[in-house]
Amino acid sequence: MSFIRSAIDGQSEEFRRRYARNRALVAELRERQRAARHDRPEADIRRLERQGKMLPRERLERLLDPGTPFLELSTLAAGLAYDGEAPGASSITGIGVISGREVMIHADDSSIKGGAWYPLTIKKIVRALDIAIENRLPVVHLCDSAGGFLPRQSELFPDKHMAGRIFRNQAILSRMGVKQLAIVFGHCTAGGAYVPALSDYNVIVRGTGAVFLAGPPLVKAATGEVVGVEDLGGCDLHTRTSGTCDYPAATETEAIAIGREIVAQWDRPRKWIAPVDAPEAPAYDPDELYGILPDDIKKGFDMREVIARMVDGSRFHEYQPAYGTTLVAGFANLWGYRVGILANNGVLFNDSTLKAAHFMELCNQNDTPLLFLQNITGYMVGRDYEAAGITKDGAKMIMAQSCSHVPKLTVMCNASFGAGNYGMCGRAYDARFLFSWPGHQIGVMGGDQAGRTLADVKARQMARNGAAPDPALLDAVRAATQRDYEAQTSSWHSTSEIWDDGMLDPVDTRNALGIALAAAAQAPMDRQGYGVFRF
Ligand SMILES: CCC(=O)SCCNC(=O)CCNC(=O)[C@H](O)C(C)(C)COP(=O)(O)OP(=O)(O)OC[C@H]1O[C@@H](n2cnc3c(N)ncnc32)[C@H](O)[C@@H]1OP(=O)(O)O
Repeated sequence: MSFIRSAIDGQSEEFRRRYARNRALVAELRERQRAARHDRPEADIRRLERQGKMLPRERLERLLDPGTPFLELSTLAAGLAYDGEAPGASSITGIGVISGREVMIHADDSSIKGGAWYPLTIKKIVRALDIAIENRLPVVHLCDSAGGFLPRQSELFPDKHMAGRIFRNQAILSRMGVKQLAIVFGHCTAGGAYVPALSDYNVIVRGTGAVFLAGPPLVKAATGEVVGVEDLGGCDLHTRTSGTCDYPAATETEAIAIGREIVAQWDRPRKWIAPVDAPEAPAYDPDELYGILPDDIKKGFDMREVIARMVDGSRFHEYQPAYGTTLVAGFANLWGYRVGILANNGVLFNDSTLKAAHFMELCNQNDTPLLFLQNITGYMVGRDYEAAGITKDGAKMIMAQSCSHVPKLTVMCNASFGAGNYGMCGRAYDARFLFSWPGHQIGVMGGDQAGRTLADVKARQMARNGAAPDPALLDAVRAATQRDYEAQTSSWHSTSEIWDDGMLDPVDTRNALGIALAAAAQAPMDRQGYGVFRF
Protein backbone atom coordinates (compact mmCIF):
# COMPACT_ATOMS: atom_id res chain seq x y z
CA MET A 1 0.00 0.00 0.00
CA SER A 2 1.22 3.47 -0.79
CA PHE A 3 1.58 6.29 1.64
CA ILE A 4 -0.84 9.13 0.82
CA ARG A 5 1.08 12.35 0.21
CA SER A 6 -0.99 15.23 1.58
CA ALA A 7 -1.16 18.46 -0.36
CA ILE A 8 -2.74 20.43 2.49
CA ASP A 9 -1.20 23.72 3.53
CA GLY A 10 -2.01 24.07 7.21
CA GLN A 11 -0.92 27.72 7.16
CA SER A 12 -3.20 28.84 4.32
CA GLU A 13 -5.99 31.31 4.91
CA GLU A 14 -8.49 28.79 3.51
CA PHE A 15 -7.34 26.05 5.90
CA ARG A 16 -7.65 28.40 8.88
CA ARG A 17 -11.10 29.58 7.82
CA ARG A 18 -12.37 26.03 7.36
CA TYR A 19 -10.72 24.93 10.60
CA ALA A 20 -12.49 27.68 12.60
CA ARG A 21 -15.85 26.90 11.00
CA ASN A 22 -15.63 23.14 11.56
CA ARG A 23 -14.40 23.54 15.14
CA ALA A 24 -17.41 25.77 15.78
CA LEU A 25 -19.72 23.11 14.34
CA VAL A 26 -18.18 20.43 16.57
CA ALA A 27 -18.48 22.73 19.61
CA GLU A 28 -22.18 23.04 18.73
CA LEU A 29 -22.44 19.25 18.43
CA ARG A 30 -20.86 18.79 21.87
CA GLU A 31 -23.13 21.37 23.47
CA ARG A 32 -26.25 19.84 21.92
CA GLN A 33 -25.12 16.39 23.12
CA ARG A 34 -24.40 17.67 26.64
CA ALA A 35 -27.85 19.25 26.86
CA ALA A 36 -29.57 16.15 25.45
CA ARG A 37 -27.79 13.93 27.96
CA HIS A 38 -28.01 16.03 31.11
CA ASP A 39 -30.46 18.97 31.01
CA ARG A 40 -33.65 17.88 32.73
CA PRO A 41 -36.37 19.74 34.62
CA GLU A 42 -35.55 19.96 38.33
CA ALA A 43 -38.93 18.36 39.18
CA ASP A 44 -38.07 15.20 37.24
CA ILE A 45 -34.68 14.83 38.93
CA ARG A 46 -36.35 15.27 42.36
CA ARG A 47 -39.07 12.73 41.40
CA LEU A 48 -36.47 10.06 40.63
CA GLU A 49 -34.51 10.90 43.80
CA ARG A 50 -37.67 10.51 45.88
CA GLN A 51 -38.20 7.09 44.32
CA GLY A 52 -34.59 6.13 45.17
CA LYS A 53 -33.76 5.65 41.48
CA MET A 54 -30.52 6.34 39.65
CA LEU A 55 -30.48 8.36 36.46
CA PRO A 56 -30.08 6.13 33.39
CA ARG A 57 -26.50 7.25 32.76
CA GLU A 58 -25.55 6.44 36.37
CA ARG A 59 -26.87 2.91 35.82
CA LEU A 60 -24.92 2.64 32.59
CA GLU A 61 -21.71 3.81 34.17
CA ARG A 62 -21.97 1.07 36.80
CA LEU A 63 -22.97 -1.60 34.30
CA LEU A 64 -20.24 -1.13 31.68
CA ASP A 65 -16.69 -2.37 32.23
CA PRO A 66 -14.64 0.52 33.62
CA GLY A 67 -12.35 2.20 31.10
CA THR A 68 -13.97 0.59 28.05
CA PRO A 69 -15.39 2.63 25.15
CA PHE A 70 -19.12 3.19 24.71
CA LEU A 71 -20.23 4.04 21.16
CA GLU A 72 -23.43 5.92 21.87
CA LEU A 73 -25.87 5.98 18.95
CA SER A 74 -28.32 8.66 17.87
CA THR A 75 -27.44 11.06 20.69
CA LEU A 76 -29.43 13.88 19.08
CA ALA A 77 -32.47 11.82 18.07
CA ALA A 78 -35.68 13.86 18.39
CA GLY A 79 -33.58 16.94 19.12
CA LEU A 80 -35.72 19.03 16.76
CA ALA A 81 -38.97 17.14 17.32
CA TYR A 82 -41.79 17.50 19.86
CA ASP A 83 -40.71 21.07 20.75
CA GLY A 84 -37.52 19.61 22.25
CA GLU A 85 -39.56 17.70 24.85
CA ALA A 86 -37.77 14.36 24.33
CA PRO A 87 -34.00 14.94 24.11
CA GLY A 88 -32.16 11.88 22.80
CA ALA A 89 -35.63 10.48 22.05
CA SER A 90 -35.85 9.76 25.82
CA SER A 91 -33.62 6.73 25.52
CA ILE A 92 -29.97 5.70 25.33
CA THR A 93 -28.67 3.15 22.84
CA GLY A 94 -25.13 2.17 22.00
CA ILE A 95 -22.45 -0.49 21.92
CA GLY A 96 -20.53 -1.09 25.12
CA VAL A 97 -18.59 -3.78 26.94
CA ILE A 98 -19.99 -5.74 29.90
CA SER A 99 -17.96 -8.49 31.56
CA GLY A 100 -15.70 -8.50 28.51
CA ARG A 101 -18.56 -8.97 25.98
CA GLU A 102 -19.61 -6.41 23.38
CA VAL A 103 -23.31 -5.74 23.79
CA MET A 104 -26.00 -3.42 22.49
CA ILE A 105 -27.51 -1.29 25.23
CA HIS A 106 -31.08 -0.02 25.25
CA ALA A 107 -31.89 2.13 28.28
CA ASP A 108 -35.15 3.99 28.93
CA ASP A 109 -34.76 7.52 30.26
CA SER A 110 -37.36 7.93 32.98
CA SER A 111 -36.25 11.52 33.60
CA ILE A 112 -38.35 12.42 30.52
CA LYS A 113 -42.10 11.88 30.88
CA GLY A 114 -41.61 8.76 33.01
CA GLY A 115 -39.55 7.18 30.19
CA ALA A 116 -42.58 7.15 27.86
CA TRP A 117 -41.78 6.09 24.30
CA TYR A 118 -42.33 8.82 21.71
CA PRO A 119 -42.55 7.75 18.06
CA LEU A 120 -38.85 8.53 17.59
CA THR A 121 -37.99 6.62 20.78
CA ILE A 122 -39.49 3.56 19.18
CA LYS A 123 -37.62 4.21 15.94
CA LYS A 124 -34.39 4.46 17.95
CA ILE A 125 -35.03 1.24 19.92
CA VAL A 126 -36.08 -0.67 16.78
CA ARG A 127 -32.92 0.53 15.01
CA ALA A 128 -30.75 -0.59 17.96
CA LEU A 129 -32.36 -4.04 17.78
CA ASP A 130 -31.94 -4.14 13.98
CA ILE A 131 -28.24 -3.44 14.54
CA ALA A 132 -28.18 -6.24 17.11
CA ILE A 133 -29.79 -8.63 14.61
CA GLU A 134 -27.50 -7.64 11.72
CA ASN A 135 -24.34 -7.86 13.82
CA ARG A 136 -25.40 -10.59 16.25
CA LEU A 137 -24.84 -8.35 19.23
CA PRO A 138 -26.36 -9.47 22.55
CA VAL A 139 -28.67 -6.86 24.05
CA VAL A 140 -29.03 -5.51 27.57
CA HIS A 141 -32.26 -3.60 28.20
CA LEU A 142 -32.43 -1.19 31.15
CA CYS A 143 -36.19 -0.90 31.61
CA ASP A 144 -37.88 2.07 33.23
CA SER A 145 -40.66 3.26 30.96
CA ALA A 146 -44.24 4.45 31.07
CA GLY A 147 -44.74 2.62 27.76
CA GLY A 148 -46.14 4.39 24.71
CA PHE A 149 -46.43 8.19 24.89
CA LEU A 150 -50.21 8.16 24.93
CA PRO A 151 -50.98 11.50 23.21
CA ARG A 152 -49.16 10.26 20.09
CA GLN A 153 -50.42 6.67 20.01
CA SER A 154 -51.40 6.78 16.33
CA GLU A 155 -47.78 7.58 15.39
CA LEU A 156 -46.26 4.83 17.50
CA PHE A 157 -48.61 1.89 17.81
CA PRO A 158 -50.18 0.45 14.66
CA ASP A 159 -47.71 0.33 11.77
CA LYS A 160 -45.06 -2.20 10.76
CA HIS A 161 -42.01 -0.43 12.18
CA MET A 162 -43.72 0.90 15.31
CA ALA A 163 -43.87 -0.45 18.87
CA GLY A 164 -44.72 -4.04 17.95
CA ARG A 165 -41.47 -4.21 15.98
CA ILE A 166 -39.49 -3.97 19.24
CA PHE A 167 -40.97 -7.23 20.50
CA ARG A 168 -40.80 -8.87 17.06
CA ASN A 169 -37.09 -8.03 16.93
CA GLN A 170 -36.60 -9.45 20.41
CA ALA A 171 -38.19 -12.73 19.35
CA ILE A 172 -36.00 -12.88 16.23
CA LEU A 173 -32.85 -12.25 18.29
CA SER A 174 -33.78 -15.07 20.65
CA ARG A 175 -34.41 -17.45 17.73
CA MET A 176 -30.97 -16.53 16.36
CA GLY A 177 -29.41 -17.44 19.70
CA VAL A 178 -28.38 -13.83 20.34
CA LYS A 179 -28.82 -13.33 24.05
CA GLN A 180 -30.82 -10.65 25.82
CA LEU A 181 -30.97 -9.52 29.41
CA ALA A 182 -33.50 -7.07 30.83
CA ILE A 183 -32.99 -5.30 34.13
CA VAL A 184 -36.31 -3.95 35.38
CA PHE A 185 -35.57 -0.77 37.36
CA GLY A 186 -38.98 0.87 36.96
CA HIS A 187 -42.25 0.10 35.31
CA CYS A 188 -42.71 -2.03 32.19
CA THR A 189 -46.32 -1.37 31.29
CA ALA A 190 -48.49 -2.66 28.45
CA GLY A 191 -46.35 -3.52 25.41
CA GLY A 192 -43.30 -2.58 27.47
CA ALA A 193 -43.98 -5.60 29.68
CA TYR A 194 -42.85 -7.80 26.80
CA VAL A 195 -39.31 -6.39 26.93
CA PRO A 196 -38.39 -8.40 30.06
CA ALA A 197 -40.78 -11.21 29.13
CA LEU A 198 -39.11 -11.72 25.75
CA SER A 199 -35.58 -11.41 27.16
CA ASP A 200 -33.76 -14.68 27.80
CA TYR A 201 -32.80 -13.45 31.27
CA ASN A 202 -34.22 -10.76 33.50
CA VAL A 203 -33.65 -9.16 36.88
CA ILE A 204 -36.19 -7.02 38.80
CA VAL A 205 -35.59 -4.48 41.56
CA ARG A 206 -37.84 -4.90 44.59
CA GLY A 207 -39.93 -1.82 45.39
CA THR A 208 -39.48 0.12 42.14
CA GLY A 209 -39.55 -2.53 39.39
CA ALA A 210 -42.91 -3.69 38.05
CA VAL A 211 -44.16 -5.59 35.01
CA PHE A 212 -47.81 -5.65 33.92
CA LEU A 213 -49.97 -5.50 30.82
CA ALA A 214 -52.05 -2.81 32.53
CA GLY A 215 -51.11 -0.70 35.55
CA PRO A 216 -53.44 -0.22 38.55
CA PRO A 217 -55.47 2.68 37.02
CA LEU A 218 -56.19 0.79 33.81
CA VAL A 219 -57.05 -2.43 35.68
CA LYS A 220 -59.53 -0.46 37.79
CA ALA A 221 -61.04 1.14 34.68
CA ALA A 222 -61.21 -2.15 32.80
CA THR A 223 -62.44 -4.57 35.46
CA GLY A 224 -63.10 -2.55 38.59
CA GLU A 225 -60.36 -4.45 40.46
CA VAL A 226 -58.46 -2.26 42.92
CA VAL A 227 -54.90 -3.47 43.28
CA GLY A 228 -51.53 -1.89 44.15
CA VAL A 229 -48.36 -1.96 42.02
CA GLU A 230 -46.52 -4.58 44.09
CA ASP A 231 -49.45 -7.01 44.15
CA LEU A 232 -50.17 -6.50 40.49
CA GLY A 233 -46.67 -6.85 39.03
CA GLY A 234 -43.95 -6.30 41.61
CA CYS A 235 -40.74 -8.19 42.27
CA ASP A 236 -42.13 -10.84 44.62
CA LEU A 237 -45.17 -11.61 42.48
CA HIS A 238 -43.02 -12.18 39.41
CA THR A 239 -40.04 -13.97 40.97
CA ARG A 240 -42.08 -16.17 43.37
CA THR A 241 -45.48 -16.69 41.77
CA SER A 242 -45.73 -15.92 38.05
CA GLY A 243 -42.18 -16.81 36.94
CA THR A 244 -42.22 -13.79 34.61
CA CYS A 245 -38.96 -12.57 36.21
CA ASP A 246 -35.89 -14.59 37.12
CA TYR A 247 -33.73 -12.78 39.67
CA PRO A 248 -34.95 -10.50 42.49
CA ALA A 249 -32.63 -7.66 43.53
CA ALA A 250 -32.92 -5.58 46.69
CA THR A 251 -31.40 -2.47 45.10
CA GLU A 252 -30.43 -1.09 41.71
CA THR A 253 -26.77 -1.69 42.58
CA GLU A 254 -27.48 -5.35 43.29
CA ALA A 255 -29.49 -5.68 40.06
CA ILE A 256 -26.56 -4.32 38.08
CA ALA A 257 -24.15 -6.72 39.80
CA ILE A 258 -26.45 -9.68 39.00
CA GLY A 259 -26.75 -8.43 35.41
CA ARG A 260 -22.96 -8.32 35.03
CA GLU A 261 -22.71 -11.87 36.40
CA ILE A 262 -25.33 -13.11 33.93
CA VAL A 263 -23.48 -11.57 30.98
CA ALA A 264 -20.23 -13.11 32.26
CA GLN A 265 -21.81 -16.58 31.70
CA TRP A 266 -22.42 -15.90 28.00
CA ASP A 267 -20.13 -17.49 25.45
CA ARG A 268 -17.93 -15.16 23.42
CA PRO A 269 -19.20 -14.98 19.85
CA ARG A 270 -17.04 -16.16 17.00
CA LYS A 271 -15.53 -13.34 14.91
CA TRP A 272 -15.96 -13.85 11.15
CA ILE A 273 -13.64 -11.05 10.13
CA ALA A 274 -10.25 -10.68 11.75
CA PRO A 275 -7.81 -7.78 11.69
CA VAL A 276 -5.13 -8.44 9.09
CA ASP A 277 -2.47 -6.34 10.81
CA ALA A 278 -1.77 -4.63 14.08
CA PRO A 279 -3.64 -1.30 14.30
CA GLU A 280 -1.61 1.80 13.57
CA ALA A 281 -2.56 5.47 13.99
CA PRO A 282 -2.81 7.58 10.82
CA ALA A 283 0.46 9.32 9.98
CA TYR A 284 -1.37 12.64 9.56
CA ASP A 285 -3.12 14.27 12.48
CA PRO A 286 -6.93 13.71 12.26
CA ASP A 287 -7.32 17.18 13.78
CA GLU A 288 -6.42 18.54 10.33
CA LEU A 289 -9.78 17.25 9.06
CA TYR A 290 -11.28 20.47 10.41
CA GLY A 291 -9.16 22.48 7.99
CA ILE A 292 -10.00 20.21 5.02
CA LEU A 293 -13.81 19.98 5.13
CA PRO A 294 -15.18 22.95 3.21
CA ASP A 295 -17.23 25.79 4.63
CA ASP A 296 -19.40 25.77 1.50
CA ILE A 297 -21.21 22.61 0.44
CA LYS A 298 -20.51 23.37 -3.22
CA LYS A 299 -16.73 23.50 -2.79
CA GLY A 300 -14.83 20.33 -3.51
CA PHE A 301 -12.02 18.71 -1.56
CA ASP A 302 -9.87 15.68 -2.18
CA MET A 303 -11.25 12.71 -0.26
CA ARG A 304 -7.76 11.21 -0.18
CA GLU A 305 -6.97 13.91 2.39
CA VAL A 306 -9.79 12.56 4.56
CA ILE A 307 -8.73 8.94 4.02
CA ALA A 308 -5.16 9.89 4.98
CA ARG A 309 -6.41 11.06 8.39
CA MET A 310 -8.62 8.06 9.02
CA VAL A 311 -6.76 4.89 8.00
CA ASP A 312 -3.83 3.03 9.52
CA GLY A 313 -0.48 4.60 8.70
CA SER A 314 -2.21 6.84 6.10
CA ARG A 315 -1.58 4.01 3.62
CA PHE A 316 -3.97 3.37 0.74
CA HIS A 317 -3.82 0.95 -2.20
CA GLU A 318 -5.75 2.94 -4.77
CA TYR A 319 -7.74 1.03 -7.39
CA GLN A 320 -7.83 2.41 -10.97
CA PRO A 321 -6.30 5.74 -9.93
CA ALA A 322 -6.40 7.13 -13.49
CA TYR A 323 -9.92 5.96 -14.44
CA GLY A 324 -13.28 7.34 -13.30
CA THR A 325 -11.46 9.86 -11.17
CA THR A 326 -14.55 11.37 -9.53
CA LEU A 327 -14.73 8.21 -7.46
CA VAL A 328 -11.75 7.34 -5.26
CA ALA A 329 -11.63 3.60 -4.53
CA GLY A 330 -9.08 1.43 -2.82
CA PHE A 331 -8.01 -0.76 0.06
CA ALA A 332 -6.74 0.39 3.44
CA ASN A 333 -6.57 -0.88 7.01
CA LEU A 334 -8.70 0.62 9.75
CA TRP A 335 -7.81 -0.45 13.27
CA GLY A 336 -6.10 -3.41 11.58
CA TYR A 337 -9.22 -4.47 9.61
CA ARG A 338 -8.92 -4.45 5.82
CA VAL A 339 -11.61 -2.24 4.26
CA GLY A 340 -12.53 -1.30 0.70
CA ILE A 341 -13.16 2.44 0.56
CA LEU A 342 -15.37 4.27 -1.95
CA ALA A 343 -15.23 8.05 -1.68
CA ASN A 344 -16.61 10.81 -3.89
CA ASN A 345 -14.38 13.36 -5.57
CA GLY A 346 -17.16 14.85 -7.69
CA VAL A 347 -20.26 13.89 -9.63
CA LEU A 348 -20.60 10.23 -10.64
CA PHE A 349 -20.03 9.80 -14.40
CA ASN A 350 -20.37 6.55 -16.36
CA ASP A 351 -16.74 5.60 -15.78
CA SER A 352 -16.70 6.34 -12.04
CA THR A 353 -20.00 4.47 -11.66
CA LEU A 354 -18.69 1.37 -13.41
CA LYS A 355 -15.47 1.56 -11.43
CA ALA A 356 -17.50 1.65 -8.19
CA ALA A 357 -19.56 -1.40 -9.20
CA HIS A 358 -16.47 -3.38 -10.21
CA PHE A 359 -14.60 -2.42 -7.04
CA MET A 360 -17.50 -3.56 -4.86
CA GLU A 361 -17.44 -6.92 -6.63
CA LEU A 362 -13.74 -7.21 -5.84
CA CYS A 363 -14.43 -6.52 -2.16
CA ASN A 364 -17.17 -9.14 -2.13
CA GLN A 365 -14.82 -11.61 -3.75
CA ASN A 366 -12.31 -10.92 -0.92
CA ASP A 367 -14.87 -10.71 1.92
CA THR A 368 -13.61 -7.17 2.54
CA PRO A 369 -16.01 -4.77 4.35
CA LEU A 370 -16.97 -1.66 2.40
CA LEU A 371 -16.62 1.88 3.71
CA PHE A 372 -18.51 4.61 1.85
CA LEU A 373 -17.40 8.20 2.39
CA GLN A 374 -20.19 10.27 0.90
CA ASN A 375 -19.75 13.68 -0.64
CA ILE A 376 -22.03 13.29 -3.57
CA THR A 377 -24.20 15.71 -5.52
CA GLY A 378 -25.54 12.96 -7.78
CA TYR A 379 -25.02 11.18 -11.08
CA MET A 380 -24.24 13.29 -14.15
CA VAL A 381 -27.41 14.23 -16.00
CA GLY A 382 -28.09 15.30 -19.60
CA ARG A 383 -28.70 13.85 -23.07
CA ASP A 384 -25.12 12.74 -23.75
CA TYR A 385 -24.92 10.90 -20.46
CA GLU A 386 -28.31 9.25 -20.90
CA ALA A 387 -27.18 8.17 -24.35
CA ALA A 388 -24.05 6.72 -22.79
CA GLY A 389 -26.23 4.78 -20.33
CA ILE A 390 -25.77 6.71 -17.06
CA THR A 391 -29.08 5.32 -15.77
CA LYS A 392 -28.20 1.70 -16.45
CA ASP A 393 -24.68 2.22 -15.08
CA GLY A 394 -26.14 3.74 -11.91
CA ALA A 395 -28.42 0.71 -11.73
CA LYS A 396 -25.35 -1.56 -11.88
CA MET A 397 -23.78 0.35 -8.99
CA ILE A 398 -26.96 0.04 -6.94
CA MET A 399 -27.17 -3.68 -7.79
CA ALA A 400 -23.57 -4.34 -6.74
CA GLN A 401 -24.01 -2.30 -3.59
CA SER A 402 -27.41 -3.63 -2.51
CA CYS A 403 -26.43 -7.25 -3.08
CA SER A 404 -23.02 -7.01 -1.40
CA HIS A 405 -22.71 -9.66 1.26
CA VAL A 406 -19.87 -7.91 3.06
CA PRO A 407 -20.63 -5.48 5.92
CA LYS A 408 -21.12 -1.90 4.73
CA LEU A 409 -20.37 1.23 6.72
CA THR A 410 -21.30 4.73 5.56
CA VAL A 411 -20.13 8.15 6.67
CA MET A 412 -22.02 11.22 5.43
CA CYS A 413 -19.08 13.58 5.20
CA ASN A 414 -20.45 16.59 3.36
CA ALA A 415 -23.14 16.34 0.66
CA SER A 416 -25.60 13.54 -0.03
CA PHE A 417 -27.92 14.52 -2.84
CA GLY A 418 -30.04 12.72 -5.39
CA ALA A 419 -29.52 9.18 -6.53
CA GLY A 420 -25.86 9.43 -5.52
CA ASN A 421 -27.12 8.83 -1.98
CA TYR A 422 -28.47 5.49 -3.17
CA GLY A 423 -25.41 4.26 -5.05
CA MET A 424 -23.17 5.28 -2.15
CA CYS A 425 -25.10 3.22 0.41
CA GLY A 426 -27.52 5.72 1.90
CA ARG A 427 -29.93 4.78 4.67
CA ALA A 428 -32.14 2.57 2.52
CA TYR A 429 -29.26 0.21 1.71
CA ASP A 430 -28.67 -1.48 5.05
CA ALA A 431 -25.30 -0.10 6.02
CA ARG A 432 -24.53 -1.87 9.28
CA PHE A 433 -23.79 1.62 10.66
CA LEU A 434 -24.32 5.04 9.11
CA PHE A 435 -22.83 8.13 10.74
CA SER A 436 -22.88 11.77 9.73
CA TRP A 437 -20.68 14.80 10.24
CA PRO A 438 -22.07 18.12 11.46
CA GLY A 439 -21.59 20.05 8.19
CA HIS A 440 -23.31 17.38 6.12
CA GLN A 441 -26.46 18.09 4.08
CA ILE A 442 -28.88 15.57 2.63
CA GLY A 443 -31.80 15.86 0.22
CA VAL A 444 -33.29 14.75 -3.05
CA MET A 445 -31.70 17.90 -4.52
CA GLY A 446 -30.43 21.27 -3.27
CA GLY A 447 -32.94 23.91 -2.15
CA ASP A 448 -31.94 26.27 -4.96
CA GLN A 449 -32.52 23.59 -7.62
CA ALA A 450 -35.80 22.47 -6.05
CA GLY A 451 -37.02 26.09 -5.85
CA ARG A 452 -36.17 26.71 -9.50
CA THR A 453 -37.71 23.39 -10.59
CA LEU A 454 -41.02 24.08 -8.85
CA ALA A 455 -41.11 27.70 -10.07
CA ASP A 456 -40.52 26.44 -13.61
CA VAL A 457 -43.32 23.85 -13.27
CA LYS A 458 -45.63 26.60 -11.96
CA ALA A 459 -44.72 28.98 -14.83
CA ARG A 460 -45.46 26.27 -17.44
CA GLN A 461 -48.75 25.43 -15.75
CA MET A 462 -49.78 29.13 -15.79
CA ALA A 463 -48.84 29.44 -19.46
CA ARG A 464 -50.87 26.31 -20.27
CA ASN A 465 -53.88 27.86 -18.53
CA GLY A 466 -53.43 31.15 -20.43
CA ALA A 467 -52.51 33.11 -17.27
CA ALA A 468 -50.10 36.05 -17.48
CA PRO A 469 -46.63 35.37 -15.97
CA ASP A 470 -46.53 36.42 -12.30
CA PRO A 471 -42.90 36.96 -11.27
CA ALA A 472 -43.87 37.73 -7.65
CA LEU A 473 -45.72 34.41 -7.33
CA LEU A 474 -42.84 32.49 -8.91
CA ASP A 475 -40.36 34.19 -6.57
CA ALA A 476 -42.55 33.22 -3.63
CA VAL A 477 -42.65 29.56 -4.77
CA ARG A 478 -38.87 29.60 -5.17
CA ALA A 479 -38.21 31.23 -1.79
CA ALA A 480 -40.62 29.03 0.19
CA THR A 481 -39.18 25.85 -1.32
CA GLN A 482 -35.64 26.97 -0.63
CA ARG A 483 -36.47 27.85 2.98
CA ASP A 484 -38.07 24.43 3.59
CA TYR A 485 -35.17 22.64 1.96
CA GLU A 486 -32.61 24.51 4.03
CA ALA A 487 -34.28 23.32 7.23
CA GLN A 488 -34.86 19.77 6.01
CA THR A 489 -31.44 19.15 4.47
CA SER A 490 -29.47 20.15 7.58
CA SER A 491 -27.54 17.50 9.49
CA TRP A 492 -29.32 18.47 12.74
CA HIS A 493 -32.64 17.64 11.13
CA SER A 494 -31.47 14.34 9.65
CA THR A 495 -29.94 13.14 12.91
CA SER A 496 -33.07 14.25 14.82
CA GLU A 497 -35.16 12.08 12.48
CA ILE A 498 -32.73 9.13 12.94
CA TRP A 499 -31.78 9.03 9.27
CA ASP A 500 -28.34 8.12 10.65
CA ASP A 501 -26.97 6.26 13.68
CA GLY A 502 -25.65 9.47 15.12
CA MET A 503 -23.55 12.50 14.41
CA LEU A 504 -19.82 12.24 14.99
CA ASP A 505 -16.98 14.65 15.44
CA PRO A 506 -14.91 13.90 12.29
CA VAL A 507 -11.89 13.34 14.53
CA ASP A 508 -13.70 10.58 16.47
CA THR A 509 -14.85 8.78 13.33
CA ARG A 510 -11.91 6.41 13.08
CA ASN A 511 -12.62 5.11 16.60
CA ALA A 512 -16.35 4.77 15.93
CA LEU A 513 -15.64 2.82 12.74
CA GLY A 514 -13.25 0.55 14.65
CA ILE A 515 -16.03 -0.35 17.13
CA ALA A 516 -18.48 -0.76 14.23
CA LEU A 517 -16.12 -3.13 12.39
CA ALA A 518 -15.51 -5.19 15.55
CA ALA A 519 -19.31 -5.48 15.93
CA ALA A 520 -19.84 -6.29 12.26
CA ALA A 521 -17.28 -9.09 12.54
CA GLN A 522 -19.69 -11.03 14.79
CA ALA A 523 -22.12 -11.91 12.00
CA PRO A 524 -21.34 -14.56 9.39
CA MET A 525 -21.48 -13.39 5.78
CA ASP A 526 -24.29 -14.73 3.68
CA ARG A 527 -23.18 -14.99 0.02
CA GLN A 528 -26.38 -14.69 -1.95
CA GLY A 529 -24.94 -13.34 -5.19
CA TYR A 530 -26.43 -10.58 -7.32
CA GLY A 531 -29.53 -9.92 -9.38
CA VAL A 532 -29.47 -9.11 -13.10
CA PHE A 533 -27.00 -6.41 -14.11
CA ARG A 534 -28.21 -4.32 -17.05
CA PHE A 535 -25.42 -4.17 -19.66
C1 LIG B 1 -47.33 0.08 23.41
C2 LIG B 1 -48.58 0.41 24.18
C3 LIG B 1 -48.29 1.03 25.53
O1 LIG B 1 -47.20 1.00 25.95
S1 LIG B 1 -49.56 1.76 26.39
C4 LIG B 1 -48.75 2.57 27.72
C5 LIG B 1 -49.58 2.63 28.91
N1 LIG B 1 -48.82 3.23 29.95
C6 LIG B 1 -49.28 3.45 31.19
O2 LIG B 1 -50.38 3.12 31.50
C7 LIG B 1 -48.34 4.09 32.18
C8 LIG B 1 -48.87 5.39 32.74
N2 LIG B 1 -47.89 6.05 33.59
C9 LIG B 1 -47.65 5.68 34.86
O3 LIG B 1 -48.20 4.73 35.37
C10 LIG B 1 -46.67 6.50 35.64
O4 LIG B 1 -46.54 7.75 35.00
C11 LIG B 1 -45.28 5.84 35.80
C12 LIG B 1 -44.75 5.27 34.51
C13 LIG B 1 -45.38 4.71 36.83
C14 LIG B 1 -44.23 6.87 36.32
O5 LIG B 1 -44.72 7.39 37.52
P1 LIG B 1 -43.98 8.61 38.19
O6 LIG B 1 -42.53 8.34 38.25
O7 LIG B 1 -44.66 8.88 39.48
O8 LIG B 1 -44.17 9.82 37.20
P2 LIG B 1 -45.51 10.61 36.81
O9 LIG B 1 -46.68 9.73 36.86
O10 LIG B 1 -45.54 11.86 37.59
O11 LIG B 1 -45.21 10.94 35.26
C15 LIG B 1 -44.12 11.79 34.88
C16 LIG B 1 -44.55 12.52 33.62
O12 LIG B 1 -44.71 11.57 32.58
C17 LIG B 1 -46.04 11.66 32.02
N3 LIG B 1 -46.44 10.33 31.59
C18 LIG B 1 -46.41 9.20 32.30
N4 LIG B 1 -46.81 8.17 31.57
C19 LIG B 1 -47.08 8.66 30.34
C20 LIG B 1 -47.50 8.09 29.11
N5 LIG B 1 -47.67 6.76 28.96
N6 LIG B 1 -47.69 8.88 28.05
C21 LIG B 1 -47.49 10.21 28.16
N7 LIG B 1 -47.06 10.82 29.29
C22 LIG B 1 -46.85 10.04 30.36
C23 LIG B 1 -46.88 12.21 33.15
O13 LIG B 1 -48.03 12.80 32.64
C24 LIG B 1 -45.91 13.21 33.76
O14 LIG B 1 -45.85 14.35 32.93
P3 LIG B 1 -45.61 15.82 33.53
O15 LIG B 1 -44.28 15.78 34.20
O16 LIG B 1 -46.72 16.03 34.52
O17 LIG B 1 -45.67 16.72 32.36
